[in-house]
Amino acid sequence: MATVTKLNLKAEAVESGDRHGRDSENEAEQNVAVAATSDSKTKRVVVELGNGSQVIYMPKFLGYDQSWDYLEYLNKNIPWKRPTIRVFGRSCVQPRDSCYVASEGLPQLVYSGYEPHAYSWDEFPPLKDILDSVHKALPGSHFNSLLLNRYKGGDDYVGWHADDEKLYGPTPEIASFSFGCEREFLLKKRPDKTPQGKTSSGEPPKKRLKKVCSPDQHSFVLKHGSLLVMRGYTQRDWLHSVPKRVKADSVRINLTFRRVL
Ligand SMILES: O=C(O)CCC(=O)C(=O)O
Ligand SMILES: [Fe+2]
Repeated sequence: MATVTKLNLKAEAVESGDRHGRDSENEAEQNVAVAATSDSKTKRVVVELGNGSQVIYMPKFLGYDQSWDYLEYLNKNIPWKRPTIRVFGRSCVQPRDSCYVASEGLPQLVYSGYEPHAYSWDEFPPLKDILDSVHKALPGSHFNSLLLNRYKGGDDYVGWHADDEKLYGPTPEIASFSFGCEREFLLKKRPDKTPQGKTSSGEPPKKRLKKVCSPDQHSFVLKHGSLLVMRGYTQRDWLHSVPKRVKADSVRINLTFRRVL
C-alpha cells in the first residue's frame, strides 16, 4: 500500500514555488506567455510549441487542502492495478499503477497491448466533480474518459510516449491533473520525418528561408493541484514522459482526461 507523507509534500510545495518563479523568467524568451490575471489561482502559462501545438499550465488550479482530500480519496478508493504491458515487443510490468474510467458505449481503449477495464464514473463521484471543474476551465471541452496513474515513489515513471491512439482523433485535447508529490514532466519534439532538403510539401526549400528557432524540449514541475493541458498537434509532433526521480519519496496521482471520438 502506498504511503503518503503530508509534511514532505508541504516542504516540496514551498521549494518548487521558488523554482517555478525562476523557470518562468527563463521561459519568457521561449514562446511562453503568462496570461495576465490578477488572481494567482487562475494563472495560466501558455507555451506555444509551434506548428499548431500548445501546452497550457495552471500551477494552482485547485487549492492545497482540497487537492489533498482528493489525493486521499483516490489513493484509497480507486481499484489500482499494475498490469503487464508490451513495449517494443517485450512483456513488462507497467512501472506505475493505473485505472481507467469511461462513459458507456465508447470504443475500447488499447495501449501497449493492454485493454484496461472501463469503470463507470458513477462508481467514483469525486471524479465527476473534478471533471466538472476541468470542463468549466476549458470551455468547449467534452471529456468522456480518464486514465489514472499512481506513482508510488521515485522509481515509478512513464517513459517517452504520445497519446496518439486513433480513437482520440488527430488533435486531441488532454487535460492532466496532478496530486501529491511533485514530479517533472518532460516534452521533446519527435524527429522530423521530412527528408533533408525538402519541405513538408515536397518542394525544395526557398533560398534565405528564415529559420524559426524554437526549443525542442520543455520541462514542467507538476505541482500538487495543478492542471496541464496539451492541445492541437502535441500528440503528433511531441513525446512526453515523467522520468524516475530519486528524491521523490511520496505518492503522486495523475489524472488524464481525454475525449474518445
Ligand atoms: O503522469 C503524468 O503526468 C503523465 C501521464 C501520461 O502521460 C499518460 O497517462 O499518458
Ligand atoms: Fe501521456
